[in-house]
Amino acid sequence: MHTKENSCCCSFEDCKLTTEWLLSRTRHRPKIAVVCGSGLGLLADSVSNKQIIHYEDIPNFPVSTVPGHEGCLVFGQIKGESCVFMQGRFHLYEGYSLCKVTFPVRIFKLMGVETIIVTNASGGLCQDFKVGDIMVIKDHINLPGFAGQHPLCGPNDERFGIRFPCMSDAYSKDLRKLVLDITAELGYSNFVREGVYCMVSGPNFETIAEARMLHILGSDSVGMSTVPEVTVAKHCGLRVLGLSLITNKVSLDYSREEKVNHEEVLHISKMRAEMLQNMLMTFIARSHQVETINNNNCIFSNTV
Ligand SMILES: O=P(O)(O)O[C@@H]1C[C@H](O)[C@@H](CO)O1
Ligand SMILES: Nc1nc2[nH]cnc2c(=O)[nH]1
Repeated sequence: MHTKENSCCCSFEDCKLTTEWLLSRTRHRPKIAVVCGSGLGLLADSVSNKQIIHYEDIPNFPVSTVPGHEGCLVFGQIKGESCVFMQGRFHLYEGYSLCKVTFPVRIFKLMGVETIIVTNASGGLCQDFKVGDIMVIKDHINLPGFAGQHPLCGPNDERFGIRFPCMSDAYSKDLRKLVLDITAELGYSNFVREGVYCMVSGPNFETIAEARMLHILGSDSVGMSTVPEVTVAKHCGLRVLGLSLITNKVSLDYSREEKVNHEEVLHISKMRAEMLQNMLMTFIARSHQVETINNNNCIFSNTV
């Protein structure tokens, strides 16, 4: 039954208001959005004609509460392509509803964005992965979703997308191929992998028993974000590329003494940000090579 408790806290009208506000504040009309993961805000450094808008100034926008997430939108261009970077994302463990966590994705869609690149820091479960590897996400496991923590729960507004979206192709095959071609050209193939990302709610890192379970389930890496954003992006017909930086190896073994912490995650992210940035810049410059497939269920894109 539709009650106030389970209804979405970000209505189409809220999204429209925020979109109109942003469109009136910036001349940029981005086609590509990049969500920067923990410690990866540096990815926005190469943007030219930069315009920064702080989350706290944007109507209806949540604010960042996690170290390594700056809390602003950076509009500008990369190699002539109009982009917007989210320097700082929102997480379920911060206390935000998944509706709020994914609110920016719908704003990007309504602003005219066609492709979203979602980045994150994650722990490596696949035993072949090394710290500093970059995993191109080919699929995900929505663990909170299994327990009803899902951004599309509640009444469906058809103006965003259909009630029962398909998720078997959430991460565009063509975009994955393009980014893998680019990494080969850049000579990065020895630390770029493909794999399955699993989202847990956090904020604690995994117990060894949990890590073993996630590994058996087929997860190559584990983190606390991305899946809600990708789910909402796919729902409204955005093309998705997901990149996960392996900042630590998740222990599957009781004899291992290493202990993961957020500072280490931020340190590794900053160390690898430059290479991720090179990949992204080339990818953005060439993303138009991949045809825009309008698998778009959202009937109100570009109309705000
Ligand atoms: O925003 P992401 O998913 O990159 O952040 C990861 C998961 C936690 O928020 C944090 C743990 O260190 O990094
Ligand atoms: N859940 C989880 N999130 C992470 N983010 C970065 N590393 C990790 C990890 O090991 N586990």
